[in-house]
Amino acid sequence: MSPAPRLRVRSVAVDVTGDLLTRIPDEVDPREVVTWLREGDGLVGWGTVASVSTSGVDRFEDAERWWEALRDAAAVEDEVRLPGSGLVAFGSFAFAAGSTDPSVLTVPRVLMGRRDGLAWVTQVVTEGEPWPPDHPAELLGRSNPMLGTLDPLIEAEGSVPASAWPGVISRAVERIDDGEVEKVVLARDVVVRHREGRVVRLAPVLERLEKRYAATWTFAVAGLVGATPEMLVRLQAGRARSRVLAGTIRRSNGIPLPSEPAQGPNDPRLHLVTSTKDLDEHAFAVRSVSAALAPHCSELHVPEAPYVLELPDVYHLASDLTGTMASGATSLRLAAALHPTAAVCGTPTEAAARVIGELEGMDRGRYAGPVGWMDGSGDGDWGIALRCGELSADRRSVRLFAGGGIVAASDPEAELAETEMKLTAMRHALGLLAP
Ligand SMILES: C=C(O[C@H]1C=CC=C(C(=O)O)[C@@H]1O)C(=O)O
Repeated sequence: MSPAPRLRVRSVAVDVTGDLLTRIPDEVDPREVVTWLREGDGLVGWGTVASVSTSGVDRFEDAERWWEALRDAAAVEDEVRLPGSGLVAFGSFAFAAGSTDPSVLTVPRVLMGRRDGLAWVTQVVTEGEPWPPDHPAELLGRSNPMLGTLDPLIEAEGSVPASAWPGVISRAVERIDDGEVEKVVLARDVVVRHREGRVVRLAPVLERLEKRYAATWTFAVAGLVGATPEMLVRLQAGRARSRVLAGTIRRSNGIPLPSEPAQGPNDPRLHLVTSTKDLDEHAFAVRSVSAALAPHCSELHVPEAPYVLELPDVYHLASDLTGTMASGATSLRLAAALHPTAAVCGTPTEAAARVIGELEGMDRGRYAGPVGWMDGSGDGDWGIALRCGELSADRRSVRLFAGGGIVAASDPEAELAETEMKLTAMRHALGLLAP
C-alpha cells in the first residue's frame, strides 16, 4: 500500500447556478471523474491527487488506515464547513474479497460541491506543489460544449447470455429448496463498446442519469458509474441512515413522476405491497441491515412495513432505518460492517456468497459494493453500487450489471425480465434506448 502523501486542501465558497456536471472538462480521464449527486446537489470533481488501491478481506480496513494517515497529515483551510467540504475521499469497493478488481479510495484535485443553495470549490495539492493559478470561481465559469453528445455504442452479451439466465435462476431455486440458502441475489452483466473503438466519455452519461433518475444518487468513482436508489449508510453528525430496497415490480408504463394516481386493483404498487414473495425478499434485507447497524447505535428505528419507492422504470419496496450512533465508527467502517446486505447477497450471508460464486459465472468487480464519499470527520454517504457500469481499464467499453433477489417463489423468466428492467437506467444513459 502506498504511503499517504501530505496534502494541502482549501475550500472556498462560490456562487454557482446550473448543472455541476457541465463543468467537467472533456479532456479529463473519465476514470478520474468523481460524482455524488442527487437532485442537483452534491459533489462533482476530477483529477487524482492521492489514491490507494486495496483488495482482499482487509480492503476496507486498509483503506481506512490509509485515510486516517492522509487526514492526520493534511493542512486544511475550510471556510465552508459543510458536509462534503474540506478534505474528501471518494471510494468504491469490490463486492467480494476474492475479486480481482481493486477497491479504491481517491482524493480529487478539484471538487465542486453544492448543498441547500450554498456552493463551494475545494482544491487539493501535495505539499510543495503550487496552487492552480486560477481562482476557484473561474472553474465554474466554464462549461463543456460536448456534454450533450453521446458516444456511439454497441451492446454484446456478457458472461452468461440472457437466454441462459432463467436456467441459472432455476438452479438457485433448487439450492433454496434444498435448504442451503433462504435467499440469494444473482446478477448478470452485458458489455457495451464504443463503436469506433474510442474512449467512452462519462460526463454525458452522468448527465442523463441525473436528469432521469432524480430520486437516486448519481455516482462516478474510478470508472464505476451509475444511479443507485439504495443508500447503504449515510452518517451525519452522529445520525446513521440506511435505505433498504428489495422487492421489485415493473412500472406499467412510462408515466412521469411524481406519483401516479392509484390504478385500482391492477395497480402494480398494490401488487408489490401485498406480494408475499417480495415482502419476504425485503424482510431478509431489512433484517441484515438492522443486525449490522444495531451494535453501533444507542437507538435504532426500523419501520414496521416498507413503502413503495417509485423510479422511472420500476417500483421497489423500501425501508428507511435511522439510528443514533454510539460506537464512533466512521461512515466507511459502518459501510464495511453492513456489506454485503441481503439486498445484494442473500441469507445466510456466507452460504449465499458461495452460491453466487458458483452460479453467477463472473466476478462482480465493484458492482453491488459500497460506493460513495467520506470527509475528514468520518461522516459521509455510502450507497450500494447498483444500476451501474464499470468502465474498462482501456476506457473503451463498459460492463453493465443487474441482479435480483431469488427466493423459493421466484419465477426464472420473471427474474430475467427484472434484470432487463434494471439495465434500463444505464442503457438509457448510454444512448442505447430511445429517450
Ligand atoms: C441487485 C439489484 O437490486 C437490488 C436492489 C433493489 C431491489 C432488488 C430486488 O428486488 O431484487 C435487489 O435486491 C440490482 O439492481 O442489480
